[in-house]
Amino acid sequence: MAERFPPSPAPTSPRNEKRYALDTEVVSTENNDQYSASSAPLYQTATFKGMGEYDYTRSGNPTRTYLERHMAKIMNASRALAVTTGMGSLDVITRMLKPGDHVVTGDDLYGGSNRLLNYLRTTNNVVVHHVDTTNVETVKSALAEKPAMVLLESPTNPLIKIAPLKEISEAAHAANSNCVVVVDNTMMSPMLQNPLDLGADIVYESATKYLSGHHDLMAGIIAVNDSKLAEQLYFYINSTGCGLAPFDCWLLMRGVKTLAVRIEKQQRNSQLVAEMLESYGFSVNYPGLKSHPQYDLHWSQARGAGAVLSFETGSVELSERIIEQTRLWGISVSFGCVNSLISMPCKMSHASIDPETRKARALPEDLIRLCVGIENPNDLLDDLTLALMKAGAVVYSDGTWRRP
Ligand SMILES: Cc1ncc(COP(=O)(O)O)c(C=O)c1O
Ligand SMILES: N[C@@H](CCSC[C@H](N)C(=O)O)C(=O)O
Repeated sequence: MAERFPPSPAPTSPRNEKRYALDTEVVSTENNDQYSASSAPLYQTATFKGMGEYDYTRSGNPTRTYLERHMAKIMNASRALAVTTGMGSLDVITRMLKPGDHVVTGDDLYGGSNRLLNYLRTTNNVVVHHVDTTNVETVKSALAEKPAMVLLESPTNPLIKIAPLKEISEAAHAANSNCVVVVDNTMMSPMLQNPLDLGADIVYESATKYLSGHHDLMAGIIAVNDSKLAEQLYFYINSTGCGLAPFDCWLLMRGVKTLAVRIEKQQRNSQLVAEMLESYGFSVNYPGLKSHPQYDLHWSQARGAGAVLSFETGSVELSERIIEQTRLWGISVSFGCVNSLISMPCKMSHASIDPETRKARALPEDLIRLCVGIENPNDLLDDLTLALMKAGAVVYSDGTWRRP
């Protein structure tokens, strides 16, 4: 297990130097390229000659190290590791589990994560408890099993429920000092939330989403502060060969530099969309709305509401008609892209959760999820209103739009 970390020839701003605001840090990178290239070079190579710092790209590559150092900096971590996808991150992390181990996780979480946990439950004898992570008492009851791992999303995908990250992390460590608290921070990105600062041991993100921002690559980033954990995770990555390829590292490095401006615009647009839908009479799940049941909790641990929201329409057929009528809102899975997307989780991102389980977990079949991009807000609002009207979900009367 005592693997040597591939060293970096190109350290970015070390943690002990002056820290700037995050929107400055995200664009500030340094490298010691021999020609002082402004953009760090792409080492598109599988092998390295001689007995130097790097030998083989599966084990380490300067472009990957450069990205990992930058990500560690913006995720408030001492070590970040770049892998092929967000699911690749969870795969690496759950390799720590042994048969008989207990995992406590949410009753609302990304369908792919649910699928992987289900696989571990049925093939590796891992015991998985899906509980309402908004309720600390419910989580504490499950912690009586002394879980080896707690896996949290906040906000959850797609119901946008909020988990008290600090309180759960403390309770999990009190129940089992070896418990590894893992937070999937994909919905927030490091711009809006830093779970390591709230007591989590491991944070990961699907970099396919906000970190890259353009839906042109797949990647996952894992971040930790504990060097032993880092070593263990690096061991799995090198052993299984899921480190991110150099070109994708390079692309992700380019994408992440605009994270702050993208998120700012996406959030501003999201707030307008959420307020508009609420004014039409829909019940909207978005922590930027005062009506969100955990509004205060969310703002106590995050710096923004994010750009994903969901709402119900009352019927699956109506939801289908709505999504088919939009022009600007692309019907697509995923989120975090500069373009606005619309989807029905039960038929798309969460279709791998069987209908009985979806029902038991109160995941509404008619739920529509909106992932808001950086377009002009008036165009987004108009397009959505037109689609709602054409689908028969809203009518215009007495100078206002409302549900019929
Ligand atoms: C919250 C969340 N975590 C993880 C993932 C997995 O990421 P990837 O698609 O990059 O494997 C997704 C979506 O795919 C997601 O929505
Ligand atoms: N067919 C895919 C679905 C990917 S969903 C992507 C994203 N996390 C989202 O929430 O939209 C699969 O089976 O994994």
